[in-house]
Amino acid sequence: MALMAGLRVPARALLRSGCWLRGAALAGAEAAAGLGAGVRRFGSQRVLVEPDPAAGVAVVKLKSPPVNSLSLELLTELVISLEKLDNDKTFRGIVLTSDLCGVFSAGLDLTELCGRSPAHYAEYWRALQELWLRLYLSGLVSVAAVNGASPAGGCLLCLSCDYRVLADSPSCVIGPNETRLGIVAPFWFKDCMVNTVGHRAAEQALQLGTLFPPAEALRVGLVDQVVPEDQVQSTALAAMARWLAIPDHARQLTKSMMRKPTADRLAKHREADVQSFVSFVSRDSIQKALQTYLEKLKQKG
Ligand SMILES: CCCCCC/C=C/CC(=O)SCCNC(=O)CCNC(=O)[C@H](O)C(C)(C)COP(=O)(O)OP(=O)(O)OC[C@H]1O[C@@H](n2cnc3c(N)ncnc32)[C@H](O)[C@@H]1OP(=O)(O)O
Repeated sequence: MALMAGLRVPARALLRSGCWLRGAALAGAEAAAGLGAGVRRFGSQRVLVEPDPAAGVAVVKLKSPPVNSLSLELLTELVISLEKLDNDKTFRGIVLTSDLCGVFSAGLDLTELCGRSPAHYAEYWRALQELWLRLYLSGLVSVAAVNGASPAGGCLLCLSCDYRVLADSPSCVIGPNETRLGIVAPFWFKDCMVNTVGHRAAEQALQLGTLFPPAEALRVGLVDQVVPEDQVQSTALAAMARWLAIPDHARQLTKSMMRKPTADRLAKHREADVQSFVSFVSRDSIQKALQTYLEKLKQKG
């Protein structure tokens, strides 16, 4: 314990990225899912891709310790991996999950939003828009295997997928908590919430900054299944098989019909959205709110 306290960040990072205690169980789950021997993993420093060409499925794992916060680097690497998979006819579906224990994604990396230049904020927001548009409109079936906490931008990632499986653990909260930080979710995040849970539930959750525990997330329709932690990936793969039973062209056209009007609201006004974000995040009051929140997080740790 003392050693771990002395090496706080690296030890936590190792515990999370290595998932020491669960390594054997996960290896078993991978083998059961056909992702074991002979599979060549690829990806990048922060995004691990485990392909199963025979099934036409790739498991995409976020691995940016300590909490998979969406840094510019992680956003960029994820876009590149998704683009690669989208353009490779071998693949028909992806399972998006976390390689860390206990956290799916902590949402936007708050260090990208504090004390930076307007040019940096603009670059960061363009990268976030790019990721959302790519994932939301992807022709691939996308299943989120949500094996940890998923606040704010983490929730947006999940909502951009076609289907969501959440681990049944009290720490696996999910939802749009932006207002609790004193900030406002972008309209396209709001649209995703409305499309998933309906207007009234979205309005309440967005205004109150609700982080739903698993049973509540299921009740409100934010996720589609809640299962024991060790069954999240296998359940996601089983759901994937159901979606892949549908002919791609019909499913893809239907997905586009359902999602394109929402995506177009951003796609047609991307630069205005960037400028609106830059001017909002640059305000003194917003900078102070974000700094205070970050400091609280660090003190807690
Ligand atoms: C301003 C313009 C507004 C428009 C944009 C609006 C859209 C916003 C969407 C967002 O995503 S805002 C971000 C919201 N995210 C959160 O509120 C999550 C905050 N984090 C947590 O609640 C917890 O960290 C966790 C994810 C539940 C994990 O808890 P755990 O106890 O396992 O870890 P911690 O000890 O809390 O954190 C470890 C380490 O990581 C740092 N950290 C956590 N979250 C973030 C983050 N989002 N960005 C940057 N850094 C983060 C935390 O400070 C710790 O750092 P340390 O140096 O090791 O102490």
